[in-house]
Amino acid sequence: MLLKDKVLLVTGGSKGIGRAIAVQAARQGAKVGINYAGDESAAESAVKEIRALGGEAFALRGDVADPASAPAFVNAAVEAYGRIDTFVNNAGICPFHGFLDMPVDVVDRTIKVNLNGAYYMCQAAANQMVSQGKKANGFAGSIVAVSSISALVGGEFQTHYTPTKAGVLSLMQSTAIALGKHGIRCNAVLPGTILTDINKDDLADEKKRSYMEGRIPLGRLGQPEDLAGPVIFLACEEMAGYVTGASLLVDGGAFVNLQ
Ligand SMILES: NC(=O)C1=CN([C@@H]2O[C@H](COP(=O)(O)OP(=O)(O)OC[C@H]3O[C@@H](n4cnc5c(N)ncnc54)[C@H](O)[C@@H]3O)[C@@H](O)[C@H]2O)C=CC1
Ligand SMILES: C[C@H](O)[C@@H]1OC(=O)[C@H](O)[C@@H]1O
Repeated sequence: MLLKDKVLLVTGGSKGIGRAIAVQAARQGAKVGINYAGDESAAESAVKEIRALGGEAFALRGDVADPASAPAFVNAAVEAYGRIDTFVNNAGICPFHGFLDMPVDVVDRTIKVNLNGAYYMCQAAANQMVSQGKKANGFAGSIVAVSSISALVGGEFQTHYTPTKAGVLSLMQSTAIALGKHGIRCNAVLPGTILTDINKDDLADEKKRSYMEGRIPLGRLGQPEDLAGPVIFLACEEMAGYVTGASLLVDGGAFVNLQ
């Protein structure tokens, strides 16, 4: 088990990629805390799934765009488990919309959730890790952010979204520098197109879906579980102890497929 007796928190952990990370972390021996936005039954079912595996989990509701949600989530974990070892910043939204008539509230909300939320959450987690201090092996914890292939390339209907994903990647690079001396590693995963609720409507268009599939050398769109292994690897100090400020594309090869 790669995360035996470690504590892992994940934002937006009730479904999609966050849930797959939470469940795999529990399989790897971690105690898990899940932040979720509003769907209580999805959060309860994630906690139930982890407990059925013999793991420990709790879920706490909180809008990541609200700065108060971050210390509340971290404090709940410390109360439940005494410490945190890995913080996974995953929560995000992508309301597809054209550029020229993009409503101001959609831009603002996307930035607040995806980028500001990541900042508040990672800062609260880092402060907790710093206060815990370094263990005998020199590590105090790790942060993994779910950025995107969209940090590197654009999307016609994602002009408000792709800058937030570039921002999250940049946040991991800068926090890797700021937190290295405290024994905290910060890395990003960059998923390609993964089948979740975030793109269900967009990919309901068969033409778009088969175009996206056709771009992928491995021949299929991603599943949430495809992200779990890479995140656990980056979280694991025995496996990735010298990895910080790094980004890992998890896209079936889509990014490199020019022609
Ligand atoms: N599905 C994909 O193709 C890709 C997704 N991503 C990123 O992966 C992350 C997870 O998305 P998916 O699992 O795909 O979508 P999803 O829609 O299944 O999950 C998003 C999660 O974020 C939570 N969330 C949304 N707004 C929130 C808020 N204000 N406060 C707290 N939680 C909130 C949702 O409740 C949900 O649990 C996002 O950051 C997304 O940008 C990145 C690249 C590709
Ligand atoms: C939601 C999209 O399908 C998804 O989001 C990303 O970050 C990827 O680039 C995909 O476009």
